[in-house]
Amino acid sequence: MVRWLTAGESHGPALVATVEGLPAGIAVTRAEIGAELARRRLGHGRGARMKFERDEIELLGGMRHGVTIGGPVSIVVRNTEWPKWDRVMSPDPVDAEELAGLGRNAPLTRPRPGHADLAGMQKYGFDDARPVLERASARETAARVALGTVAKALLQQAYGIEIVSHVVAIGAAEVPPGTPPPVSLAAVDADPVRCADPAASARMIAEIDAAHRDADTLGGIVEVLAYGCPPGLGSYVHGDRRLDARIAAELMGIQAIKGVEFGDGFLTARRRGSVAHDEIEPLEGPGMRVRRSSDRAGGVEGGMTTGEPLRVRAAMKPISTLSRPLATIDVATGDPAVAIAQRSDVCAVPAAGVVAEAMVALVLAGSALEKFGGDSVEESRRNCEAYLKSLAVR
Ligand SMILES: Cc1cc2nc3c(=O)[nH]c(=O)nc-3n(C[C@H](O)[C@H](O)[C@H](O)COP(=O)(O)O)c2cc1C
Ligand SMILES: C=C(O[C@@H]1CC(C(=O)O)=C[C@@H](OP(=O)(O)O)[C@H]1O)C(=O)O
Repeated sequence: MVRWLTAGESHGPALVATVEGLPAGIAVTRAEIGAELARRRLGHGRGARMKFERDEIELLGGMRHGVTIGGPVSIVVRNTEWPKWDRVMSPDPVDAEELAGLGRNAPLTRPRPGHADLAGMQKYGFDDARPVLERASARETAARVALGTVAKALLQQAYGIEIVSHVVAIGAAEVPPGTPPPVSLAAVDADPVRCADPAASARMIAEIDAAHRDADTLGGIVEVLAYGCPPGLGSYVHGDRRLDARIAAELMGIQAIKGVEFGDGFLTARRRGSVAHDEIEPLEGPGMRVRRSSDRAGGVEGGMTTGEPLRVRAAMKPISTLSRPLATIDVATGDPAVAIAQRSDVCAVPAAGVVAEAMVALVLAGSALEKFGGDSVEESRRNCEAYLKSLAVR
């Protein structure tokens, strides 16, 4: 069983992430984790913080000489902005007088509609939104991307699975329906909004610039593809073992993701059955070697991979911190007010795609290890190979 946990606050000293249940022998370096974290910081529409802050990575456990050794892998992502926040976010008590003298410690009492502020203050009993937004912040996704890097390395090295994400919509600008998805990250990552279609990318950039000029924000849709999945990851035998259920839960767990669909998802709901499914055609040779004549299901049937590319979309709502703030109340007085407005992203959809890749990778790593077992990459790879061979002769 693969499980993971993160800790840390947006302006705290560091994020820390641990993943447990991975085999020995996954080759992954600090530089590779750093490169994935750098991808998450990019994207036209990201706020100023992404430019001046750096992610400093330390590998604390579970690795030796560039490979995993079977124990929990623990990664620290230090926040280089910490010295500016060491009083405001100090885990140790701080003198009240000293705190009162710090501008940035003023209580945040005007919760933002759309953020975790208000319900978080009500739930945890805070009069200040600071402790809520610090943990609710998507800064935490840096920790998940760090773990996702290790999961991706396992998927590549043991099973030949490659994960690609791309942006398919930002606001009203979208990739035309029917455009074939990208097969590698190279073209996607070079684009300022991580969109594989140059004309749609230009429209997305224009949307972001217009929203920025209007002191507004934007959401959008990302698609994640996993190429090379063997058939049979996940299971139909119980709801919580269905691969689509697990992936949907992890994607919905990303800050601001409000919808998930597999394959053609909601569009398929409007089709007749005769044009809703992916018909099965034989491939040359004996056994259960097949291909599909279409890709509507997104590579998952009955909660299991079919062997076709896995394709899932996640819808992100617009960022809730607007520099033209929305109506709220001041919880200190109960009076009408405008929400706190701090420097923020205008659009973080390209970054959300990188986070979504990490979550899909972690779920697939867990499902592949459930199917193939193995305490080393080599053992798991062999088991997967033997299973694929057995399909060809059945
Ligand atoms: C990569 C990424 C960056 C984000 N950046 C911001 C931001 O700069 N400002 C903001 O208000 N929300 C941002 N969010 C969204 C909030 O974290 C999210 O809306 C908030 O935690 C409330 O959760 P909910 O939207 O799921 O209800 C970002 C989300 C992601 C995935
Ligand atoms: C720091 C990151 O994203 C942050 C996510 C975020 C939010 O509310 O989710 C709000 C912003 O931070 P701040 O509270 O400083 O304005 C973003 O910059 C990051 O992605 O690394």
